[in-house]
Amino acid sequence: MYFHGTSKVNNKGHLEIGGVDTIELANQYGTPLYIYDIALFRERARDFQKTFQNLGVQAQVAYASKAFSSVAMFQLVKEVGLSLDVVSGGELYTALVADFPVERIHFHGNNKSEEELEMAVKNKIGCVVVDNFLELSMLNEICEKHDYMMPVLLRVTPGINAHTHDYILTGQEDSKFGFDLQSGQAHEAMKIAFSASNLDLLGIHCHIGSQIFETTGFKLAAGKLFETLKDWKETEGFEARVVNLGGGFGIRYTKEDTPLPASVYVEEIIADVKAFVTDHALNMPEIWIEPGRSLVGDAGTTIYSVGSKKEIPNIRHYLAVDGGMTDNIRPALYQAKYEAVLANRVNDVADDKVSIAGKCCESGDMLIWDLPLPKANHKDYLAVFCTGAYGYAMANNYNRITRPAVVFVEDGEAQLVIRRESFEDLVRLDVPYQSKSKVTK
Ligand SMILES: Cc1ncc(COP(=O)(O)O)c(C=O)c1O
Ligand SMILES: N[C@@H](CCCC[NH3+])C(=O)O
Repeated sequence: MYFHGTSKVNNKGHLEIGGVDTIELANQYGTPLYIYDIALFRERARDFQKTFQNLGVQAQVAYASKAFSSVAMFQLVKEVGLSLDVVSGGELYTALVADFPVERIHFHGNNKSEEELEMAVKNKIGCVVVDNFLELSMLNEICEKHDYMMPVLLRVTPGINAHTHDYILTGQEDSKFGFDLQSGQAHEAMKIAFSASNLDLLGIHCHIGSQIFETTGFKLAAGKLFETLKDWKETEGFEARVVNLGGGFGIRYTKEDTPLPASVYVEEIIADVKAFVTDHALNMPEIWIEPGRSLVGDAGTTIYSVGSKKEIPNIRHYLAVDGGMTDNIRPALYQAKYEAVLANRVNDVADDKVSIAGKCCESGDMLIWDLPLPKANHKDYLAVFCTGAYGYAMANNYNRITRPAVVFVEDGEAQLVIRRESFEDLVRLDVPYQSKSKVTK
């Protein structure tokens, strides 16, 4: 059994996180319930920040808020001194509500709307990561209108195939994101941005994918970016002040996953960068990265109540929980794997093998296949580990199932940071139908 961060078994045999009994939390806040181990998040953030400091490299570590965002989360991100990567007006709005320092907000997205760009400009955010030609011209126009000079990075696709699931690959040539390096698109974009009246071109960005366990892909990508910058310096006289290498550092969901410590990812990439910069007499730019999963992924645990069972002799034992693809769509979307324990009987012997089903009307709504677990019954609690990234963030209301609550735990105390959605919340945006039918009953 592998415990992340402050998770452990207490003397009642219950799973405890951050010094708080998860069964007490389940009783107080209901299930499903997401619990975040804040000490672990702080440690993960510090690991990245410290590594850059130790290497003497000017850097910004931006939390990729798509992994999990809420007002409280953004307040925490601000407190620990990270920057923030947002990808929509909604994430930007949440950051503003959380009073996040605007100069540390970076705005991503492959199809930002005029309204979103206007919002970024009006709020004078730190950087827009420009993804395409339409955005280049729209953003410059909006900046002209507001008499504002916007710092920008250009997102490029370096043509790297990282070793991960196809759906979370983003740096390959055939991608919807960014300017293609190979065909000269990126060079063209650079010339436009460099000469634009109201864009301050800081440099270049790439993100090669997610849940990556080795440094080869990152190093190859960094190499391509710096080759490009060398070329841009020689041909256009442009020298980058910032290079953003994206996120994508892997985490341990199950024993099959073998992530590297944050320090190793960063040290190995920076060693290459420093060598390149020295060899080609470039100025060392500020390095930005934007991890999401590796900051919050293993800090999150979901607690479910066990419900019905279906035992098919010689075939499979199904155990259903009170959530599923509505609070964790990753198994259905990416065949993602998780580990889990019975939160109220952690020490019991795992003498059964069960497949954990969700409660949606959908055969694909399965959370875990063939999980060794003690014989479980209605009213036991299941804890699924490592649900902190892309869990709540991708939660949905399929079957009109309400989204769970979120609590932060630290030093023996729990804090509700997102309330459980109610049935009233579900119908709040609905507008009653005005019948046009002439037939009355
Ligand atoms: C541009 C960009 N940056 C950062 C991230 C964060 O990735 P991860 O959560 O894998 O660190 C993503 C998502 O994959 C992304 O698309
Ligand atoms: N949502 C994905 C990763 C998102 C990638 C964003 N570019 C996951 O759960 O793994």
